[in-house]
Amino acid sequence: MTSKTNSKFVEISNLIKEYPNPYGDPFRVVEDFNLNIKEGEFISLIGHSGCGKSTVLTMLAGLNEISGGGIIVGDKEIDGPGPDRAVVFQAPCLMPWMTAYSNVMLGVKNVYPHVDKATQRQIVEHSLSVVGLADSMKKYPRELSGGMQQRVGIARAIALQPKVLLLDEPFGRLDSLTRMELQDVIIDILEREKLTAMIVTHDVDEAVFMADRCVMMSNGPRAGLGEILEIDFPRPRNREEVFNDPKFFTYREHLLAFLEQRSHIKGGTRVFSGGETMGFMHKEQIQDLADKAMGVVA
Ligand SMILES: Nc1ncnc2c1ncn2[C@@H]1O[C@H](COP(=O)(O)OP(=O)(O)OP(=O)(O)O)[C@@H](O)[C@H]1O
Repeated sequence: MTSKTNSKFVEISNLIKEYPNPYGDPFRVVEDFNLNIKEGEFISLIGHSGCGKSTVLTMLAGLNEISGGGIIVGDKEIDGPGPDRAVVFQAPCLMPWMTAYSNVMLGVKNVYPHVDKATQRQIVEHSLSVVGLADSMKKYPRELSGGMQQRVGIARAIALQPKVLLLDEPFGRLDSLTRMELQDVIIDILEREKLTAMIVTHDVDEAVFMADRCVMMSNGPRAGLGEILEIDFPRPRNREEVFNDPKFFTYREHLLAFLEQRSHIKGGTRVFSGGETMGFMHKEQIQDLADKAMGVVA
């Protein structure tokens, strides 16, 4: 990052989210959430389950309507999804009848229809190579492991050449070895492409290892910004060095203490119970919206 870096590339101001409760009345989940993100910065967002992390992320993605306050990305107030922001969810939702190459091309064609075919091809091949799938472009999802499928999902996101990469528990379904590999893939991409990023994660080690700042959300309902922890490890980051650095344990303890302290605070964090069900909209429905925005479903 240079000194010319925009220190308010993303400005989240007094953000509010209200979902309708079963009686149709507004139920305030997020209230007055404020955060500025520097250009090229990597933020991890942590907090108790149901506090509103995905809600904040999907509002930033433009996939979830904002009830109050606003979000500016690169001087422009967002009012919906756009190619400047790409999202990677826990499950990549690939078209089973299409190869890895075609899955990535689908989004590229939709977002950059006027770009010539050779350039489109170059973008797709580059994106798949960056995630380590240069030799598997012709494979179908059924021929790919879960980790490889998620690599396609990441390639699909970066092929859109976004300015902001949003990651909603992207490694939640993967084994720890694959998780580590993909953390490194993402870190490499962000450094190479100079992207700004936010990851929602439950994994405290991941939050510390990947981010420049860990943003802790208070408990819901009416969740807001709890605390911010600056992570002072140089980049490029070396996994072994970071995990052996005494500072790593201090950061980790800090986050765990925050979460532990909040776990004693009374007050429901879920509007409705029921696994992945979120009131009137399921996480899958939000992902469906994201896929539509990226042109990966009809
Ligand atoms: N579409 C919706 N309609 C109604 N309530 C919703 C909707 N989406 C989320 N909620 C509620 O808003 C709150 C925040 O949900 P959200 O998924 O953002 O939390 P989270 O912190 O990401 O949770 P987790 O860590 O468990 O994924 C929860 O109480 C959830 O039930």
